Amino acid sequence: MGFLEQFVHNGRALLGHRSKAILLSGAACFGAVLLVQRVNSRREQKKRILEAQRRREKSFQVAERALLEYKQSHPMTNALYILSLSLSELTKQLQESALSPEEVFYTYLEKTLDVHQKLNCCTEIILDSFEQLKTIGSCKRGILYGVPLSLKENLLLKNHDSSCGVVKYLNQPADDDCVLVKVLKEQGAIPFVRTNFPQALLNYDCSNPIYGQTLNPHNLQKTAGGSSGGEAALIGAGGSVIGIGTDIGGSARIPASFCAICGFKPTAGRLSSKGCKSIFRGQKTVLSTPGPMARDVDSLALFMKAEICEQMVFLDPTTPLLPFDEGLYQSRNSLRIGYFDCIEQTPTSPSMTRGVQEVKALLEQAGHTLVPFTPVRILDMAELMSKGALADGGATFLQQLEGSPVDPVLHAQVAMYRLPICLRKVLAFILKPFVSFPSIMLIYHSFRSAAGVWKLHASIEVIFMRFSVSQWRRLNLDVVLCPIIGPAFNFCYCGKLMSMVPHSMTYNLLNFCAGVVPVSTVTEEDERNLCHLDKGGWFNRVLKKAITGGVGLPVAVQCVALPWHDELCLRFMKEVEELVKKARKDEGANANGKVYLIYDFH
Ligand SMILES: CCCCCC/C=C\CCCCCCCC(=O)NCCO
Repeated sequence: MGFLEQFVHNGRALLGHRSKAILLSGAACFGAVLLVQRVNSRREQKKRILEAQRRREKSFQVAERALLEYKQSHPMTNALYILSLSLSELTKQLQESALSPEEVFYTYLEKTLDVHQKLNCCTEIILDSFEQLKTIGSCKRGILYGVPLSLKENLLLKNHDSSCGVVKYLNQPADDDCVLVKVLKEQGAIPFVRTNFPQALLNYDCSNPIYGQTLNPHNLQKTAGGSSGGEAALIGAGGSVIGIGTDIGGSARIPASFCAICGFKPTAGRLSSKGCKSIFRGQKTVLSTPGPMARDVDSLALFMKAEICEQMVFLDPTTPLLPFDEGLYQSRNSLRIGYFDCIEQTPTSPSMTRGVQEVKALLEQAGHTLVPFTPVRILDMAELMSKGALADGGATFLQQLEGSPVDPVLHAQVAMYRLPICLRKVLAFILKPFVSFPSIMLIYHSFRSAAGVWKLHASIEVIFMRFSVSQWRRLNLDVVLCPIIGPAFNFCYCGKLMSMVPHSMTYNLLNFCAGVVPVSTVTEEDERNLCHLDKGGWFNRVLKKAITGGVGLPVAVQCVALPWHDELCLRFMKEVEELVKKARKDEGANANGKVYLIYDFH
């Protein structure tokens, strides 16, 4: 090798070693930077979570002090009486000055503090409510004058965060109240507490990394349900007389069923959704709506009446000028009622079926006509729900969770959305002939063209016509009676049983109105009948595990009416509530296996 060649060779070798060394040290630096960043971001997450938890604790401490002060000069001898009043009775007493807003407020505050200790259902006491209480005066303005009210945390409240359990949304206080809250304040209500939910709201359990798990008031080993689970637990345990949840797949109805209260999903659009935070913006295929939750149906109706007013239409011109039809709500003519007690291929517990059958019998005895109704082919429906609510295959959901620890209730869902798209496609293709539901949920739905979205909406129109016209109109039905998910699950099972969501989400997809009424409790026989779930596939076995040990838990039914027939739906719910109450009186509170209302607050 000549001198020149030798020189070039040595130079290359040297450069090679050098660049390797540079590359290696570069990679090490990059790795270290990433690690430091990760550690810092974890630290930052923890810090923000701790701050939020401290803010919550502080709001409780301030409230406790205010309560103590109040009690020193006011003996609160009316507490039990106040807590036993329904919303209509309470508003009447406040209007007639038989009760003062202060004694009602502090009575509910005391009960809420106590309930929260046991169930972990609240995210903060709204300290501004003390100011509102001072200024409410005696002008007795509004349908809900002096009524304390609870709100799910995702309803925007001026100067307060709506985190939805996602760390990056902490420390982002809202500029203004949501429309519903503005209207309620005008109607004299005093929002005093905010309630818990599952992280990112797309689940029907009730836990998040900031505020933890909410427990069921009827069994502390079970979830309160979700996503409006904090509301359901608080109301079910008597800490609030009326509250607002939101519902895109059953979130006001499922926790109502788990906690033995009434929950109503109005036709989307009837109440303003302006300022109700959701994790996806712009998803308009499966519609979310706020809805009231309370211990009885009259309270839900009164809430609707208070909200549906000129001011709501003024603040949110997308809502219709359609005043609440009190006459229709109060009417008592006999109804033609379609009914079904299960949906093919969708897990259904024995108590869900029994609840429907027993209410059907009561309705028949009361002179109504009951007609069997066959729900639309569920797999078509489930596919549309999944394509609509998760049109991006869960990508936005995962994006929103970035920078937050993921709550265990979401693990099953997140694992699915994290699977690489090609793997999901292959799995969906292989599984489809054998297990329909998992394959539906695996399908990657990202639309690459407007035509994809149009096709989906066209399919929903077809299903809507099949459901509402081909059957409902042909059978000349007024309303439909059907099951709602229940009884309350063990923790962390809701995310594994998305296959049950069609029981509630069908009415979001088709935008019918639907509400839930508690009618019974789980019996020993229901528990024995769980053995039937051993047959019928994997999801049935998971359901069995989720609900085993549920004797005594609430059982509810679902009442459905066509879009914009909210008053008719509520009137049907009221009828069910009254018949069940009467049956309970007639048969005695311990009529094992028979329909009876267990949690009678009056
Ligand atoms: C195989 C069945 C497919 C179902 C489609 C699943 C799609 C998304 C999951 C939805 C889970 C809904 C639970 C209730 C959530 C809710 O209503 N949240 C309220 C938000 O305001």
